[in-house]
Amino acid sequence: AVVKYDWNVDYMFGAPDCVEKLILAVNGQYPSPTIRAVEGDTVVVKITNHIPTESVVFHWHGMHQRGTPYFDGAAYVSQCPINPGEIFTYKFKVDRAGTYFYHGHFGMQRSGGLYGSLIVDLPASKKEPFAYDGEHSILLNDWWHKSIYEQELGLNSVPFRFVGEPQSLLIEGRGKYNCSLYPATVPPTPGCLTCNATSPKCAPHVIPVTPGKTYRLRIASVASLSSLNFILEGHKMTVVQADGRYIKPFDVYNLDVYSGQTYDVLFTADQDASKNYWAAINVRGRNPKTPTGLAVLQYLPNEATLLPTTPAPVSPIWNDTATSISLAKQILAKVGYEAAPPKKSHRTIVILGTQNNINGNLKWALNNISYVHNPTPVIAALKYNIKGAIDSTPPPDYPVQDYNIFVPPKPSLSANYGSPLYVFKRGSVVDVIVQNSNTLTPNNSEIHPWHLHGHDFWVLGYGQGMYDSTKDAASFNLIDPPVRNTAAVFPYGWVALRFVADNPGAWPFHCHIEPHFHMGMGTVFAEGIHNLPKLPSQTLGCGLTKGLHR
Ligand SMILES: O=C1O[C@H]([C@@H](O)CO)C(O)=C1O
Repeated sequence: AVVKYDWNVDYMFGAPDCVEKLILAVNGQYPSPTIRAVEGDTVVVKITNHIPTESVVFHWHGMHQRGTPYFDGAAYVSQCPINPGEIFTYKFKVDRAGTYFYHGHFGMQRSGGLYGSLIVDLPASKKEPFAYDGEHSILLNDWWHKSIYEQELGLNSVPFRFVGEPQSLLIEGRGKYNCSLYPATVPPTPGCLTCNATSPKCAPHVIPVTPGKTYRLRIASVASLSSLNFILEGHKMTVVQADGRYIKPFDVYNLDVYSGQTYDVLFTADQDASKNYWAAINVRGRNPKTPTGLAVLQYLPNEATLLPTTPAPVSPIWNDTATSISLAKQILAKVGYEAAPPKKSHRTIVILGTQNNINGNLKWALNNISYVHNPTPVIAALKYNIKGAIDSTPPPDYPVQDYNIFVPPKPSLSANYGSPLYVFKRGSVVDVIVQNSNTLTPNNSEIHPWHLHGHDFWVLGYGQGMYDSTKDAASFNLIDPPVRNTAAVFPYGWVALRFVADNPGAWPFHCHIEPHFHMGMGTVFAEGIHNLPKLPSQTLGCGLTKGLHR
């Protein structure tokens, strides 16, 4: 079937956490409307850009866009941004059932509130290998009161001004600034979260459940910066899917969700039915300055306004990386549902991510190149062989020799700006090792969730320290590695990913932390471009594609 949406995009006034600011919205809704379709359907989204002074694009995170790479929605990689006043129609197949989301992918528009759920159901002829009575979407985000313009300008300024830690954490676009500013160990201030009557717009999100029933939560993180830990107070959760792919089920009481990832979990409403409970998120991986984000798990027929009297749930301490790593290693593919990876790869690239000072600007770089967009979309530059449109020097497959990841980068190894493009042989098997390092601050290394467009990859393993090709490859899990589109690299560690370059197009591979990608922490992979048909004219018109769109 064909599922059609007609969207008007503009800013609106909103108060997701009870503090008013400008939010990017679709049809006056925040979060943007949910897309729901059946596996194999074609989704058509007609976008009209009503933002007076800003272009826009939409990325359908987790959709593979086979045959339609120009509708992947990455500004200046797969298309020209949609100018104010313009109409653009995305048309793509939803190829796999599961929990996904979409978001703006131009500047920092995701941080500005431009995101929504994308749920793909199984056709009636297929059955999930698990049962449940109902389901709820749980979109997680962190939230700033400064506009994305102010945030972007700060990141590009000398001296550098970081966006800082978020003011609030949001569940389904709802949070509570100040009202939830109480220590996690004491009950909420009386009156907190009860301003429903006076300001219904900032009431907490409510998850209604019938006692005794089992629910599927479709958890997704679009967080700008934070690694989040999700808790359903007093309830065990069974994790059954990650990024829309089946995993070997395992039980948890709290779950780390990195930006760009989704998890499907099952839980049974089997606690004392006279009470309601907290659904909560806390920051992990960064020293948190933001209070717990809270929603209400409502046991029907209790009122939604019956607030738990218990303190906000507490997550493992932010710098307990060992717990995060052991959770990540527990995530394995469900055998019989996901194919094992090819036994060997044709090419391995090792991408060292570093924080650098380039002429006073604080940036992130990959193998010493900090990504900057060219005004000509990469896909068009390759397809039409447009001279001078992109950087034709291949980026290095390996970091510089003997790089010490345990100390800040030496000033003598200063990075440069560029637009690296890795071109793979169509159909080849590629290993990407993402290597983490010390930032410019001594004794500091941060988590980065890496997301690949157009493909899922096998997560072959995680390691600590500098990746050593002579021995670490022997430790790869080639039996049941999970298949996903986003995987975290932990502080001072590496993560090994394998994928098949079988989807003609140009695909960003980047850190899903919004300020980090903005600061250059990304690159582009491409394969089989010459196999593509003519690019749709609506995707062209900018940079050196002027005239090509006629
Ligand atoms: O990109 C970042 O910059 C700051 C800090 O490293 C410099 O201010 C931070 O915490 C980031 O994640």
